Amino acid sequence: MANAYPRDDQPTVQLRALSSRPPRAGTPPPAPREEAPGEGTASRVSPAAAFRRFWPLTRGDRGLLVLVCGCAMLAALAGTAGILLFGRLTDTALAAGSVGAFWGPAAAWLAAAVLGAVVGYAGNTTAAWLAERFVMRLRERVFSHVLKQPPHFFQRHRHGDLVERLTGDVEAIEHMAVTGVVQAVAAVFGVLFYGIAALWLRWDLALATFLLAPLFWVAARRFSGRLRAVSRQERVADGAITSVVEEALGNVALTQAYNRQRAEEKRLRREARAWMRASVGGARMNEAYEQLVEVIETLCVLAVIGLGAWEISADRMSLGQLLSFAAFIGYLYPPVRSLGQLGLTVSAATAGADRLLDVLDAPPAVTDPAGPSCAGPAPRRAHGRLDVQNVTFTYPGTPTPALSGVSFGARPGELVVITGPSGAGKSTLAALLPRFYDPDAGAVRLDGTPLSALPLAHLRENVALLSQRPLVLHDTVRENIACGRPGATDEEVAAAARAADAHDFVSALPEGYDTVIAPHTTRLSGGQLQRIAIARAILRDAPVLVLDEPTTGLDALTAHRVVAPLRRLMAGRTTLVITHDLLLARDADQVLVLDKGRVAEAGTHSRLLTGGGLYARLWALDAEGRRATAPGDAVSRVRA
Ligand SMILES: Nc1ncnc2c1ncn2[C@@H]1O[C@H](COP(=O)(O)OP(=O)(O)OP(=O)(O)O)[C@@H](O)[C@H]1O
Repeated sequence: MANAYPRDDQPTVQLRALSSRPPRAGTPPPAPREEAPGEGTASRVSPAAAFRRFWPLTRGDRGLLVLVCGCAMLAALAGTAGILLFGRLTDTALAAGSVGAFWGPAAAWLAAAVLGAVVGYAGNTTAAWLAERFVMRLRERVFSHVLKQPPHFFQRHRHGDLVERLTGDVEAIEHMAVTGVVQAVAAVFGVLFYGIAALWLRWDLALATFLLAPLFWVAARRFSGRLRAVSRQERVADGAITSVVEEALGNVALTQAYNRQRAEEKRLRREARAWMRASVGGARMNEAYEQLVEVIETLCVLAVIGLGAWEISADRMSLGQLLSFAAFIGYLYPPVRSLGQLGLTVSAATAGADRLLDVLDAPPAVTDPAGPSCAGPAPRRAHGRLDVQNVTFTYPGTPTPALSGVSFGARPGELVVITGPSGAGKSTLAALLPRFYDPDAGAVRLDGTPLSALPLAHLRENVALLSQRPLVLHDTVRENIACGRPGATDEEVAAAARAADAHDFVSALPEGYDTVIAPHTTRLSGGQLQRIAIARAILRDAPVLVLDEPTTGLDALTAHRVVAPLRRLMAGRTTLVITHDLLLARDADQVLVLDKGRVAEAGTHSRLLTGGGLYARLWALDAEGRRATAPGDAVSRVRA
């Protein structure tokens, strides 16, 4: 969303030797994104602490930063020389009416302008490169950190808000760490050179005009707070608009099915109105500030001209001196303004830093084990023996444990069916196996080694997860399958697709395996996507498989097409199937019935059935449901 304020995206080096209008200082940079509701608005990091946290990202580029600062210095120097030469030209060539006196100062002025242009170009383009590199690095770091977050992190942060943090807040921090530094250096050199030159020309006049400088500071102070407030409101609305659009597009089928288009449009309009109000308010405030500064500048120039006229009338100053002096003052105020706004830039960036640190400091739920195990040679493929011992787990911020004292084991190649009422903790147990979470107490072991002692990459190569909603990458069908085992050949991909009963429908697509699919694609049905996910899992060839409701949400016929490939996938692997559909339980080596986070019953299907407990009741309910759908229940028929 465009910001209403003119943006100073790139650090600029002042270089024009003399222009019809003095360069203006940049307006305040965009304020950072507002905190998401409920996250609090108080800054937790000081500007210095925020700077220290992000400054290390400039490592490797600091030599270039020094070069940019050097360019800024040379540009200010060239500007100073140009103004002095302009004064000389006025006095020698113009006032005296001598063409001969024109060439010398004109050539020197041109040389200064060319030098200014060259260093300005070099400085500005390098600064732009450094700024974008910083943004790129920071964004990559935040993105990589976000990708390590546990599932509950994404439930607590709206996706739109995370997108805003990865874009707007990252840029706000860049304004402090790179652009801010370059602008500060450029402004300091500008103030120094133009100020010294003005003092050198007429120290008394210079001091008189310097007295007016605090007016800029007062104006900046008066407006900065309000500007920041409306800018923040704009960012809040910005984030909300992104979230509304993203949520509506993500749930477009639901929106249409429940005729929620109007409601969604209303939601968007509400946020867009808030954004518009803030945007217009910001534009008004910004314009008022700019115009006030213009008036102050005019006041300063008039004061100089007034004093100059008095000095010329008393023969204490030449016209050339006065014009040079006025030019210096014109050039001097923008860097003064720029320095005044630096505080604003930094405090705005600090709020962005706050939001980003909120994400960066969120600890990943799991980390690789410390020590040499990760650096050493990759451990061999696991056999697939699983031991879950007395595991207890509570989701962060929730009062009751989702799992309490859960224990069971599975030998390589065994099939364990995990069932139980809704909310019993089945999916939570599944999430512990690829280590999305670590248990608070107890241990999960693979071939006798605690999962926390295995390198994460190795563990996830050995434990394949197939969830109810298949993962779809925005890529070709081939890549969607091959990501199960990077480097797989086309033949291996096709063989996996055949085993998953996907080859025929993939081959029938207009571009076959090269057909591009995307999340929420309508090109493939739910069952077809699930078969692509099965092909991926077959290619991965992990010894442990976790299937979380793999056929839920599919109609009976589609589920039937999925069951056969699933069986091929499960063959020879330790498989944990989380399901409410108990037909598979008859084939299981072990059935685990969870209730309220505890193992209520465990054993074989027939033993549990004769026990007459929770499992028997669940089976009876399931059988009743099957009878009701018996004529069309293809899965039942296939399995029977
Ligand atoms: N991210 C989360 N944060 C907090 N609590 C959660 C989270 N995910 C699940 N829970 C809670 O943990 C408990 C177990 O949930 P889980 O999803 O494991 O149950 P389930 O047996 O898989 O249910 P279902 O069969 O409906 O999928 C529930 O009380 C649930 O509300």
